[in-house]
Amino acid sequence: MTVPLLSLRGISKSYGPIHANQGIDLDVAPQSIHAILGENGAGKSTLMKMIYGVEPPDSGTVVWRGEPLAFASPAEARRKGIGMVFQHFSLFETLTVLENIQLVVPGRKADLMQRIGKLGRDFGLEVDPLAHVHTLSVGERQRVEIIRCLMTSPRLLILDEPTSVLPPQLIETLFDTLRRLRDGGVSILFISHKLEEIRAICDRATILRGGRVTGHIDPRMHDAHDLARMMIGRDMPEPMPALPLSGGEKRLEIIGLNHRPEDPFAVPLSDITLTVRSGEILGIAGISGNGQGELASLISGEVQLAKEQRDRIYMMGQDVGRLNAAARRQLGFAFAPEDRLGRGAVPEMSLVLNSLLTAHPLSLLRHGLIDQAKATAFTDDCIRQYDVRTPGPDTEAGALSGGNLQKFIVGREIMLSPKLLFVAQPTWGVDVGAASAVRRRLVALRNDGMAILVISEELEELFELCDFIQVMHHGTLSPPLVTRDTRPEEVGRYMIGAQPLPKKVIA
Ligand SMILES: Nc1ncnc2c1ncn2[C@@H]1O[C@H](COP(=O)(O)OP(=O)(O)OP(=O)(O)O)[C@@H](O)[C@H]1O
Repeated sequence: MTVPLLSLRGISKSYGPIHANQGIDLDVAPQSIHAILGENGAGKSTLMKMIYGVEPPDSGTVVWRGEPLAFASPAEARRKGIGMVFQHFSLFETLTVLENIQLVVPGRKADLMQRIGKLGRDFGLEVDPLAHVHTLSVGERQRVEIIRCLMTSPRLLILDEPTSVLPPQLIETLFDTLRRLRDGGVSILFISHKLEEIRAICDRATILRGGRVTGHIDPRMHDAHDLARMMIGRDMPEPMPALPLSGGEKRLEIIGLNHRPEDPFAVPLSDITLTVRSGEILGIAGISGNGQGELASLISGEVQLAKEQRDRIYMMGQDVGRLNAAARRQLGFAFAPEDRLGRGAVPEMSLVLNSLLTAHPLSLLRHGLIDQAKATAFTDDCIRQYDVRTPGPDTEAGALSGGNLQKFIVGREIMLSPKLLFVAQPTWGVDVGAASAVRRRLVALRNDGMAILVISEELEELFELCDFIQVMHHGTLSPPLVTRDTRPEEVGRYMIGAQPLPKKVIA
């Protein structure tokens, strides 16, 4: 092999008793797109954070372009030519693209504008530098993040799950950009749980399991099943077959809902109509930022309808538009929000206390005090059933890897045995093995008569799970599409608004 751009030897990092990375050896070749694969908690983010200087390793050495390198800080990493685009965007919504870039890249306005334009043309990343970020789509925001990174002229670009926020059409565009970057001399470290994507774009892959490297491979030489087996150490289970629909009772009904949120940057909702029956899974597809968050808050009860808006949202046959979240839960509603660290869990609290947040009605309290034994038993059960990798129920939620916390929150809500379950992004950041286990569980619950509403940006997931799909675009919902009679491209067209939607007027 040619001299590697980056060479790691014996990198280790522990958090207390957890060995997040152990003796990692990794060579990144010049002009390569190199995947880092592994289950949730395998240590991928920890390794990337060390390369980018966010966290120091406990031991090990690194050689960067032939010279020893100390992992100092992200600013130092950027100076040396290492850039990173995090999974969650870090742009200020009220500033323009140019102003966001100026925060990281010094230079005169005119020069920066010119460079933004040139990078846009060279790499297919066109974006208006004077546009305010809140007016941009998710795909455009990601372009801004990548441009900002490229303005520091990196030789190595780290992308943490870059495709999780993009619709299928834009993933192809991103891949074209990455190939152009590689051909122009940049190497890319690419974290993803989507194995087909890794096969399509990466020329090398390193597999991590339990904090150790278990293999360096060429992903193009293996099929997705092979990759999954190497990652999780066993075969993937088959999807759970859905029993024929029985057309049960209505558990959630939304009728002609219009809503203009107070937040000026939020998306107004227009004429939203949907029904979820017992024994059915309805999926809401769409690129995030098209009103899904606003709809989720209205369904969960975090936002209540205005006084005059009655007869719009029904749960279990009751008008709940003006009931708060707790009152809706009492009717048999459970909700796993997308924002797992903000609203799904309190990071500084133990998993036991996080269980109590929503599971306290399952007699986990006695005379107003926590029944420690029962709360711990519930949490243990959730950890076991949902394969949450953690030292135990007293661990702080914030110390779990992203995917493991997600499994915990979804598991906790399912264990409430609700009549109506609403899950936003059920397997976001969850590895393929665990994601298939969560989906099997959801279909089994549907077969047992639960009504389930799922919001997901992953079309494949919706096609595996749902009986019906409705697509959200600019605050409106498409009519329900019967999943088995629908092709992904049709949904994709609704997602980007290419298919004319019926004309709808905001009241
Ligand atoms: N700040 C922290 N404190 C304690 N433990 C941590 C911390 N950060 C990570 N860990 C632990 O280190 C291990 C590796 O976590 P890491 O986030 O690197 O995994 P990952 O492969 O990126 O997972 P995912 O795919 O879920 O994002 C996990 O067991 C995690 O709980």
